[in-house]
This record gives sequence, C-alpha cells and structure tokens, in this order.
Amino acid sequence: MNHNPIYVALDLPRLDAAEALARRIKDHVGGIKLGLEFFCAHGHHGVHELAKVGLPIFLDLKLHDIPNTVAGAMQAIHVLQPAIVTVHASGGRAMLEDAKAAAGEHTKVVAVTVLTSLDDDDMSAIGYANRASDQALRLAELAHGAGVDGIVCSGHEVGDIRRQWKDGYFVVPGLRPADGVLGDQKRSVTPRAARDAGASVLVIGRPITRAEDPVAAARAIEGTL
Ligand SMILES: O=C(O)c1cc(=O)[nH]c(=O)n1[C@@H]1O[C@H](COP(=O)(O)O)[C@@H](O)[C@H]1O
Repeated sequence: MNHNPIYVALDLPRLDAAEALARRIKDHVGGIKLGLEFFCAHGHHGVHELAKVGLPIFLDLKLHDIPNTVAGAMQAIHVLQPAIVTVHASGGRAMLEDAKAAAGEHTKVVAVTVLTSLDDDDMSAIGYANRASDQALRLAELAHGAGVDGIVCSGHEVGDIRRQWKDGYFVVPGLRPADGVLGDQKRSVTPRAARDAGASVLVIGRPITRAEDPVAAARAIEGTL
C-alpha cells in the first residue's frame, strides 16, 4: 500500500491537546478521525482547527435518524469538506441513499455495520438473531445496494465483505497491536491482519493517543504494515 492507511482517532476532550498531538504524529499517520467526543465539544471550529494540520479529516458522526434529518446533517457539514463521514447502516436503505445524495462531492459516506465493541452475547441482548459477523455481512450488503462508498466493520469480517464487494471502501477500527490492551473493544485484530484482509482505512486511537510516546507508538504500528 503506497499511502499510510492509518487514521488516528483523536478522542480527546481538549482542542489544544488534540491539535498538538496531531502535529507530533502527522508524519506517521495518513489522516485524522474526529468523533463524537471531539465534535460535541468543539464543533465546526474544532474541525477547522485540526484541518490546518494538513491531513484528511474523517468525521465520525455515526448519523442515525430518519432520511430527511440525516440528509440535512450531511448538508450542514459540506463546509467542513470531510474526506469520510459515518452513518449507521441500520438506519435503513432510504436513509443511506439520502445520506449519499446529500454528501459533498469529495466525501466518502461509510456505513457502520456492527460496532466493534459488540460480541455475539450483546447481539442477542439487543434482540438480533444473527451473530455479530453475520449481521455485519448483512448490513454490508444493504449498504452496497444503497450506493454508499463503503462500510465500517471489524477485522473479523472485512475479508468476507471484501470478497463480495471488491471495490468497496472499508474502514476497520477496534485494532490493537499484538500485546495491546482491548479496553471496550470486543472484535479486535491487529492492524496488519486488518490490512491483509482488505481494509482500506485502519482506525487507531488509544494505542497511539494513550501511549507514553505517541510518536514511537504510531511509528511502530506503521512499521508492522
Ligand atoms: O466508526 C468508528 O470509527 C468506530 C466504529 C466501531 O465499530 N468501533 C469503533 O471503535 N469506532 C471508532 O474507532 C475508534 C477506536 O478507538 P480505539 O479503541 O481507542 O482505537 C473510536 O473513535 C471509535 O469511536
């Protein structure tokens, strides 16, 4: 892979700290992911500030609402020109179609299938009959049919999904180096395994942001790819 597929998840409460960390590690990652924690705290201003670092911005808003509302939200973020935006695949086909239609020309819309923090026990507790991997495959098929650019899934199912959707754009979070602390992630693989299975983007947060030396951690992970 020529370009660096790592998007660092800057799930940090402080804007100055997020910006400083992004500048330190920018030569070892390919993009910056800003999620709900960051966006709820710093909004458009925060995204504009982080965009100054010069890396593509992945706006992980995980939109999940009726089609009209999601389309309106997509339009409201045009001005931020994100490279990638997330919506939930379980919002349904019409929502996915309208999200894609409302997205900016250069924004990839990717649909979250089954969160990497969920395992098979969680699935039955939520009321899904399918196992997590089967449900991820099913939602990937729905997203493909709805015409979005790709999906978010775990490294456990990205290989199967890649076989069925050859040119899809696949974001894989929940990644941990071989000796990494899982925390709240339940469907985890190593960054290298996810890349080998067909991931387009590797989302990595705490293994870099909470490392004693984030630059060394990012460089070490980059070196395994
Ligand atoms: O959409 C996401 O990026 C996402 C989907 C998912 O299923 N699991 C998941 O962990 N994420 C995000 O990926 C990042 C993972 O962070 P770490 O567990 O710290 O590496 C977080 O910002 C999550 O919000």
